[in-house]
Amino acid sequence: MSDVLAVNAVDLTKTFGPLTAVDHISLQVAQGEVYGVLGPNGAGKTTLLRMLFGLIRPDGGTLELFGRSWPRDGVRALDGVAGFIESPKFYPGLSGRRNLQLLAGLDGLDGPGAAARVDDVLDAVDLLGRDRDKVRGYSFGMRQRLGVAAALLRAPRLLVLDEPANGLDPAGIRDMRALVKRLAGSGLTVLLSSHDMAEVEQICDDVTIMRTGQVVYHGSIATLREQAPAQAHRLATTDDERSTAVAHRMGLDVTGAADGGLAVRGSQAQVDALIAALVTAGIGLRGLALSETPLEALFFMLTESAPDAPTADLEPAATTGARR
Ligand SMILES: Nc1ncnc2c1ncn2[C@@H]1O[C@H](COP(=O)(O)OP(=O)(O)OP(=O)(O)O)[C@@H](O)[C@H]1O
Repeated sequence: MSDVLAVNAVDLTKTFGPLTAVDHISLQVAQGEVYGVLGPNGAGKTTLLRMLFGLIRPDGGTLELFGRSWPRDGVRALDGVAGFIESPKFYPGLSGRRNLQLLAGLDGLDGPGAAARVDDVLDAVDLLGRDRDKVRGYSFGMRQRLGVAAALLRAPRLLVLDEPANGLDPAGIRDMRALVKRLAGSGLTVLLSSHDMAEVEQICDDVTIMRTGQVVYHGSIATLREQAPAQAHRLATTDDERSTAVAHRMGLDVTGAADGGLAVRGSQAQVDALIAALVTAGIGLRGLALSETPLEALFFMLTESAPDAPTADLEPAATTGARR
């Protein structure tokens, strides 16, 4: 595989009036990588992806896709790049297959070659069997998968997906995750945005975490995991005051949970020991649930601190994604 980066964005900046939606963001995605752009609502993810597709012009910085850039190569900069921004749109009164045939026609594909290509992409997203149904009858997850199929029609080398799991139910999220993993396994480079750390951690190699237009972390999921705090459990007991005292004596970090009960932060072994101690002390346990994985806790730390506060003390943003 070539060493040319699939995406090489340097210092990209975009302002809307007084608002800097994307503030000097640099992002490198190697070919074959699955890369996540993560951030809460309004972080600037969609704006970043829009610039990548040439839908809006950056006010500063440079952007290359497979070594090609907008000013220099015009629309050829998008050769080998496909995907969707926000939700894909289709004619609801036409079948999924017919929608894809029309899109293939717009790309100049026709005849048996086009029919075979439509079959292939429907198969890739598990929609064969429902392909002759009208899109209006599709679930949201099926529409998202049809959006991926539409992107695959162009046989891209880079697939860009803006919040592909947004609004999906758990089964839809599982299917979308499996689809992205399958596509990545076939060698496709994937750049996706999300506001869900759990989604990104399961499918991405590297991640850029954004908050209000700026990068707060840039590097591998593995490194992020090493720096994450202990997981949090929500605990409901018959006597929270005594439980807190027991937990403090054991050196555990305990606070009142926002929605009632106690939030306990510690390793699984520490939490197990706490439960045993509570039972020994005659305190009844009414509920125990994992409320935050370590990476989710870190994501909230990074993205929810006050705007002027320094970001968490993590490694400075590395600028090169690992190649697989
Ligand atoms: N065309 C526009 N005109 C003015 N402001 C805009 C425009 N597009 C985006 N913004 C603002 O830029 C900021 C970043 O928006 P953006 O949609 O990129 O965030 P996001 O991370 O994708 O969030 P979400 O998950 O909510 O879509 C927001 O404050 C948004 O209101």
